[in-house]
Amino acid sequence: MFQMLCCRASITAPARSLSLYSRCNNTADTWKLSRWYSSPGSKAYSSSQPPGSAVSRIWGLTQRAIRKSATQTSKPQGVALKFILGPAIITVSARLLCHVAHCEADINNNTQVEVVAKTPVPEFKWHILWEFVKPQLFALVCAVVLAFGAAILNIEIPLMLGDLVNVVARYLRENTGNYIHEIRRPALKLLGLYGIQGLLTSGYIILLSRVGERVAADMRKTLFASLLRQDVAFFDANKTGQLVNRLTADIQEFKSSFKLVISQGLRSITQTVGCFVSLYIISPKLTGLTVVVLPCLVGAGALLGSFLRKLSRLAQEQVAKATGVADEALGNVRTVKAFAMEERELQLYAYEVDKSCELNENLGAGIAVFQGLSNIALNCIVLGTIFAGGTLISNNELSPGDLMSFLVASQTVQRSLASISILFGQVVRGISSGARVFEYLSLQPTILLSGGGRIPYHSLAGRVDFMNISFSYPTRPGHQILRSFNLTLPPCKTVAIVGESGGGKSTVASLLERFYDPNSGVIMLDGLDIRTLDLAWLRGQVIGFINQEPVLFGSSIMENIRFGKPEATEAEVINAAKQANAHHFITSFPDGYNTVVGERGVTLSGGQKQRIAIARALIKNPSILVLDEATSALDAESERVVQEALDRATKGRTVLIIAHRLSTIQGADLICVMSNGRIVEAGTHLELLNKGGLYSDLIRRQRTEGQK
Ligand SMILES: Nc1ncnc2c1ncn2[C@@H]1O[C@H](COP(=O)(O)OP(=O)(O)OP(=O)(O)O)[C@@H](O)[C@H]1O
Repeated sequence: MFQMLCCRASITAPARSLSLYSRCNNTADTWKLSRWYSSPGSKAYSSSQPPGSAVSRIWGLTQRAIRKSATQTSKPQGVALKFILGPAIITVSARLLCHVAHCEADINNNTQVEVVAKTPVPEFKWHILWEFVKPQLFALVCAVVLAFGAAILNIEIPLMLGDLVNVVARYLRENTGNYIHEIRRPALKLLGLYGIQGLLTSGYIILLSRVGERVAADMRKTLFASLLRQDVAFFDANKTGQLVNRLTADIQEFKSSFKLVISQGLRSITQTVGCFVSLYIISPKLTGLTVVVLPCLVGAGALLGSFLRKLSRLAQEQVAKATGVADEALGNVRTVKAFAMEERELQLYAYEVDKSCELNENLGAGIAVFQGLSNIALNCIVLGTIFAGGTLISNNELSPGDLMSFLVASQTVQRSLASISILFGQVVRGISSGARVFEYLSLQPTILLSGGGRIPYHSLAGRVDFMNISFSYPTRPGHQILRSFNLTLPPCKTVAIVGESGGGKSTVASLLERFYDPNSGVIMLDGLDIRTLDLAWLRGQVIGFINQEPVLFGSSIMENIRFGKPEATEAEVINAAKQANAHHFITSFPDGYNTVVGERGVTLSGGQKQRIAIARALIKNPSILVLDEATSALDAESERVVQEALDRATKGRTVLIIAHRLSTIQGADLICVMSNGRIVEAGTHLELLNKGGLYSDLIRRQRTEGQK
């Protein structure tokens, strides 16, 4: 799959030499590739190009044009074909192919066309939506009934208005009876209807917003839980920003569409149908006229509206791009300042902001034209209706009240039709946002955090055996990191792994934590395959992990240490901090353990962060401690204090040290040297030095580097 993704079929038609090349060998492969990707789950892979399909004809034409242009370069028509027609045909045909086969075409100025298969579009799963809607079903049905009622009244109101106008007209014509008495009944009826409609509208809006918010909140919680459940490999393959976007923007978009479809969709359809019936009852002739004019205007409005929506989306994307630049610069402000790149970042931001400003100005102009034109069109309709209606009144075919009813009802139809066209775009956007959210909701991790795994009843000795492990990362399946890797960590002993950078040392620690499972081989804890053990127990209570760059949360020191054991008492936290050499500096802060450490612990020094991380690992009293280059990022003084804490922390535990600086692991019970994904040397510091192999090479190299 990964190889397929990298596969690109290209047609190159640069101005000077028109040539065809394809890394996928031929156009049929391009077709196959695109079909393969356009089908969800890649199941519907078609093995041959459909005979006589539009795509095959387009490509046939393209290839003929290319062949001709290559052979007829000396003739004028050949030159035209080569420089003008050829590239034009290629551009158009590539666009057509991409449209048919759901691909993306990237066509640059040299008419170089890259046809890249789109990643599969996630499917909208109605049964998942049903699960979220089910608990809100009663409120939803009530909202639908109220919305339907309000829409029905909207049909009735124009007719009542007509009645009222007829009463007034009759009074003016006949000038008999009491005006107030005549008008009171229809006016009160109309007022009553307005009141009921107002109540119904408020009722369904309140209910719908409640349903929408609860569905969205449930979705957010379920999606977040689903994301947290995923394997580490999932996060290797997906960008955090994208995932956060699904939690925020996609759910927001889905919620808006959901509410809009139910409120406006229902109302607009009911009103359009109902008002058309009323229009027909009032005057079939005038209705005939409306049926001809109205759809044309609404169609033109919808076209212009869709253009404006596209422009608005582009403008929004541009704003997001500008925000992204600012976000990155502010998030990495120390690096920006360290490299004195403020001016460059400012230019980058200004460039994106100017583009967004230009797009928004165009959008503003477009909206102004749209509103101006629609005002003119709507007023022309009113004028036309009054003109045609007046003629009918003069022929006694229509009363003034009927004309009034007709005007109001036709305005309602216009508004409803316009909102249906807007709604259509919103439905498409809502469905694709929902599909993106649901895609991750139904994703099952391969490594389950809890359930089914057992917790050994005996106390752990802490022996770990890596047996014949082979492993490659899921994102790079072709690149094997560990090959028949064997290692034993005896109980309560310290084992260090050393080796070249990128050799796979940290990978060993990741496998022990079960961030990934090996492709083959077994990891045993006290003789039990760790895949059979409860993962939450293994990570939460058995293994303590301290790495090179500890990440703290933006809360207080107390809460950060408690992250290792949420139920820990204050005394336990202080005890862990003392063991980690952290108590002294924590109490020197005015707020002590309640000091808030800032985003990712930015208000603390590297050594202080590391000691809090050690306290966080120690508070759970783990049987096994993994130190992944825990002191390599510290200066000499911080390293001394942290090392002291670590020496204390490692007593009575099985310890795996992933080491970069060899000076820190000379006291280890066993030192293993890794090369090519396996252990090639093992022994104590002195044994390995005397052996004069890879370890002594590494020591020599580090000493030479240290002297430079
Ligand atoms: N999440 C990942 N996805 C894909 N490849 C990875 C991932 N993490 C590490 N690698 C690759 O695996 C190899 C081993 O990485 P690892 O971090 O285990 O090496 P290391 O020996 O600990 O290196 P260092 O001493 O520099 O920290 C490297 O080639 C690295 O690029």
